[in-house]
Amino acid sequence: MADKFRFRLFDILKAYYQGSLKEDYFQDSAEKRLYRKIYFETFRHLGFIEKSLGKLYSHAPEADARAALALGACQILFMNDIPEYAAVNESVSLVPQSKRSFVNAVLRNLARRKAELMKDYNIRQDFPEWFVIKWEKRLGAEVDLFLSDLNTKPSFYSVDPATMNIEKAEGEADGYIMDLASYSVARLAGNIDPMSILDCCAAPGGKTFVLSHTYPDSRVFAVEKNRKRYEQLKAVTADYKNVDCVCADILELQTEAEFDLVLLDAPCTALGTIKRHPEVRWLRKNRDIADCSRRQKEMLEKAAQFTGKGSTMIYSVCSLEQEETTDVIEGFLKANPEFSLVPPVCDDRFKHGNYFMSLPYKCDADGFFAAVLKKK
Ligand SMILES: C[S@@+](CC[C@H](N)C(=O)[O-])C[C@H]1O[C@@H](n2cnc3c(N)ncnc32)[C@H](O)[C@@H]1O
Repeated sequence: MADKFRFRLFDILKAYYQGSLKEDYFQDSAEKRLYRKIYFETFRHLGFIEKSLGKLYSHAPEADARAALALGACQILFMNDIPEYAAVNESVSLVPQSKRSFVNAVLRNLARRKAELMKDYNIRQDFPEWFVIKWEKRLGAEVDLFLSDLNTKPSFYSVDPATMNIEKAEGEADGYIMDLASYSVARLAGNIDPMSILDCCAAPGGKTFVLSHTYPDSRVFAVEKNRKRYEQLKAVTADYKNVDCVCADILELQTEAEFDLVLLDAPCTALGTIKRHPEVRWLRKNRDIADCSRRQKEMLEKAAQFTGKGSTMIYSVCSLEQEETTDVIEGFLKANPEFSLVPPVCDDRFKHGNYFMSLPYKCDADGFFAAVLKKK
């Protein structure tokens, strides 16, 4: 048994119940595959798992027992290829001696009552209530399709750096692996000929890669605030001849320079990446959306200062929440009449009026929003 991964998974769940989990996930590899699968399935179904376990005890136990119960319950309820006794024994072995009989009893009871409990299963229970309510308002009856898709495997795409063609990556692929929407966002300005490009929030460098190869005659300035992520960005772009990396806070950047193309891929709730990061739905609260929205508005004002006359600015986020998307752009356009919205250059399936929007269940891509703004 790969103890290292078992305990790592247990620690992640424990941190979640202790309220200290930021973002974490298992990178794919043959070695870790089973644990990565348990990780995904647990966070996908945590709402239902919690509800089912809640029927079997009177008081929620401490974080360690809760984590062990959630991992065991996920395997019993949703992973039929794992024998129930193995799921129970593994969870029991994760907790201290004093809690073993409790974990054992609850999981055995859950296994006995599986059929009865599963009768209540509904995709909506796999998501926080506020998220379901918001999306039902937007999509009506299609909300179930949207939610079901979010609980399926994300797609990977491969970009050929020589041609910049992108195609779905099945199994091993040679090119640069990235998401289709993320790739498309960096190309929304279309066939322009920029001499200088500013990539305001660049790490880990996916869109820097696309900008640098789509516009090989331009100079790309890739800015990243976080030192660790900046180092990652530098490593990723080391071979790109036209990229300069800068470790700085874009909000504090003092320069008279104006750029022909500015990309602000702003920090956001990342709620559009739930397929890749199933835990995100449980980590975000409604108030996080408002906090992100405020910061995005401030960053967009700043990015606009670096946009030259007649130049283009792209605003993007990997979220589809109204507060982080259309609200930000509408407010910005009202305050900055020298900017106007122009149609994005992209596949028709991504077009929502003059906005770019990739709904995962319709586009086979992460949920991204973008707007292309032109300065008079
Ligand atoms: C959505 S990620 C960018 C993803 C990147 N564009 C890509 O395609 O790979 C946002 C990044 O912005 C960085 N960031 C956040 N606030 C910043 C600021 N004020 N100035 C510069 N970078 C910032 C974060 O550390 C994070 O790496």
